[in-house]
Amino acid sequence: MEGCPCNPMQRSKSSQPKPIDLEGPYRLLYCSSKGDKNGVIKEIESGVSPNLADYDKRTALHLASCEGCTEIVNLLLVKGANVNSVDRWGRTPLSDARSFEHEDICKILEAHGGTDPVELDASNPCYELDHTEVDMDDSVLIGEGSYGEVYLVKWRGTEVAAKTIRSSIASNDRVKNCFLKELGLWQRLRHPNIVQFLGVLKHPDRLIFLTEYLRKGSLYEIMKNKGRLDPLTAVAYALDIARGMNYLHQHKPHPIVHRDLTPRNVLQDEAGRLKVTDFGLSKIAQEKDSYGSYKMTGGTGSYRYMAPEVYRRESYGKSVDVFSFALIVYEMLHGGPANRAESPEVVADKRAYEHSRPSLSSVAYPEKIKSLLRECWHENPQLRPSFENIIIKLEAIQEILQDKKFMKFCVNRCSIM
Ligand SMILES: Nc1ncnc2c1ncn2[C@@H]1O[C@H](COP(=O)(O)OP(=O)(O)OP(=O)(O)O)[C@@H](O)[C@H]1O
Repeated sequence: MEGCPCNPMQRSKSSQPKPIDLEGPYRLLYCSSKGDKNGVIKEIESGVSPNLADYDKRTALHLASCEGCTEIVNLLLVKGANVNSVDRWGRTPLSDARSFEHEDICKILEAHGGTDPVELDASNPCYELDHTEVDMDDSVLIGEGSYGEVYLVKWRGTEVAAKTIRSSIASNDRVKNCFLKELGLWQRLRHPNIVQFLGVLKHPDRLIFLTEYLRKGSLYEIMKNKGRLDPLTAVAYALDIARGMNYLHQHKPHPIVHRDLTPRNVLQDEAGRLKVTDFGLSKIAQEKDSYGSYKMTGGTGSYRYMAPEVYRRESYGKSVDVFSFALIVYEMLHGGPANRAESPEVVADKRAYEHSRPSLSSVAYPEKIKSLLRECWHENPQLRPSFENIIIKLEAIQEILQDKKFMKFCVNRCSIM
């Protein structure tokens, strides 16, 4: 595990974001999350908007709903807070109040017209499996990540992956509930390039969930064993990832942003197809900052793939995944991560503050791929292409590469005959 990303309270370079000023307008968010009624009144009376939001678009009403501060919720609504403000993850204050099971706050928000677009409520329980159907004693350890260990187990006669959530996460009821809600969202997803979620085994003191088992392991392991991939294979893999990501980004009613797309979160099935996993979970295992908002931890190498705006703690959207995607494609074509001699955090810092990007000159592959990579890691997130667009471009590149391979085959055959 690597350390925490930049802490805005500690940064000093002039080019870096200003420290969050606890005496400034953001104090409203702080007071709301702490249930400090006098503080909230003082801030609003001094002219701070009740709809002020942080870099994740979380408002005072989100934070008070999350923390169960009923009095503050009432106060903010009286002062004109928007009951249906939507944060970066498409969540309203009601989504938060439901996640943390603050029934009284749910009722207040609903009475004020609050809706829950994410629909993470009781009508969408996480699919619960009977834990006696899985024999954990016969399990084989296949890996370990930031949330816990992963085992190969048999469930109803089929080999599946059982992901255990460490007790430091699962023993906290609120975090556990939040985890279950996120799994509830994953449970509804179906796509050939998305790892299939199967259900949750609930023990009183443990949290384990099952997904399909992908025998060939992660793209990280594949690249470690094979080194540089030939362009045709790299493009086929890139298309698999892009198709899975496009499905997540086009999810209705709200896009699902992965936020932690790395080679470790891409797995390969027996047929050689790549599938994306662990989306949406990244924010749960992250630390909460002093405002009750989540911050990225950069665990197991994520800094190497982190978009500059995430590292700088600015507001961000779907295109952070496009940035990470470009670095994965680069790694497949170059046989290793860019700037591998430097620590992941230093690499992320240079990308964020010195606009550093990997050099594309050393390895020969089609110029069209190089220009696609440059577009995908563009400094301006708005100018990065969508995955829909990336798929179209990759399909065209794939066709050219296949034609070339066919031509080479024909030439070789002619010279033999
Ligand atoms: N469904 C699966 N099928 C086969 N192997 C898996 C599966 N899920 C995870 N693994 C293996 O277990 C390892 C750990 O997975 P896990 O998702 O817990 O962590 P990670 O993705 O490596 O790191 P992080 O949790 O920080 O993102 C993976 O690298 C992979 O080798």
